[in-house]
Amino acid sequence: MVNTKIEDIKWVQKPWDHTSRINHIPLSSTRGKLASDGSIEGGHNQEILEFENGLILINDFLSNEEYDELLEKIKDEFIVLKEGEESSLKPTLSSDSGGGGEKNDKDNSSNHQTPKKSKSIRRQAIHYGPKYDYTTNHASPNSIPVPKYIEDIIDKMIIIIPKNNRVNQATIQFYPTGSGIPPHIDTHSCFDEYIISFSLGGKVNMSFQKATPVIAQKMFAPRRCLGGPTTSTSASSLSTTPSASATSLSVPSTNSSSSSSSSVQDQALEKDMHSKPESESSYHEIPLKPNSLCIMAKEIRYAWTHGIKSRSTDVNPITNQIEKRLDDRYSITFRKVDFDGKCNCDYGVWCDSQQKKDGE
Ligand SMILES: O=C(O)CCC(=O)C(=O)O
Ligand SMILES: [Fe+2]
Repeated sequence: MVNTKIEDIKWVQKPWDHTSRINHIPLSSTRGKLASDGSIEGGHNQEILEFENGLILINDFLSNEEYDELLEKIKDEFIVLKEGEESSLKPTLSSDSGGGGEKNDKDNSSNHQTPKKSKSIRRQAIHYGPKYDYTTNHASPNSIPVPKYIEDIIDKMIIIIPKNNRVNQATIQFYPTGSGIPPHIDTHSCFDEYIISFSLGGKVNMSFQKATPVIAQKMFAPRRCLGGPTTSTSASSLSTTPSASATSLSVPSTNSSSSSSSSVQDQALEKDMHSKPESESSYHEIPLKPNSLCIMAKEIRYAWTHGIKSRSTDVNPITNQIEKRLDDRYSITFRKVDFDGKCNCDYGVWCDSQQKKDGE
């Protein structure tokens, strides 16, 4: 399918209809207690929600103990980098202003390096695994490998992610309370079908919206919309994976005070995104609880934007209650970088591989 028109897209009829099931994870033999019949006692239950549009949400992905250990480890990663430890085995820390470099956080005034004490509300990222260069459109294997403790989490995805789609890249992000990431679609060509995000710390809503032709224009516009002012805070010779792992759309959130001087193109996008009230459009929010795994595949991965609004509260879509964002959030985004960079999805409107075939 090449250069599909928007009218040809076959959207699922009821994107948010879903099934839910419980998956029991037994304790590992090293942690569990041996019962009299030789089985391992204990374990925990995951709740797995599978939506028609390809979103899979796994609540309580890890046991409480594993989750607490992981959160400490992730916090330490940012602290070590903040303290400026230079090592050829350590990644650099980058301070990102958006999913693809667009501004949407409230305060972009200075360069912040401290996840815990800083007044900054800028998102920061640490990258592990193959890097993708957006100017050459090639992936480079010479990067900091994914550490063992993250590989252990990837191992646990085997219940849902086919073996051939095993991810090889992880980006850890720190979101100070109230910060977010602009709506974007992760680039089709360089990343495999599964885009996976594990949430830690503060609970936030993730926003989803069906993409439009204007979004496609933005995706295939010159690279200015993908680069952005990412600041490396380490003098290490190692470069970071660009924060622009995706095409971001500059859509200021409800209570963002960002005053970025948006281009005509950005303004067109904003108009497009808000052409209908959220209640009438495909716009939809899903709460991401700490210790949940959010897996985007199929339609939602290729043809919907996802993002997190920069704001201090969320409305819980189930209870309709306003909930204050209380804590900083951390996430680990997992992707498989595809060195050949070809995508054959059914959503050619937003597919850089398929647009290129005809456009070059
Ligand atoms: O932080 C998250 O949960 C999502 C991040 C994301 O969408 C991205 O890095 O592309
Ligand atoms: Fe993303």
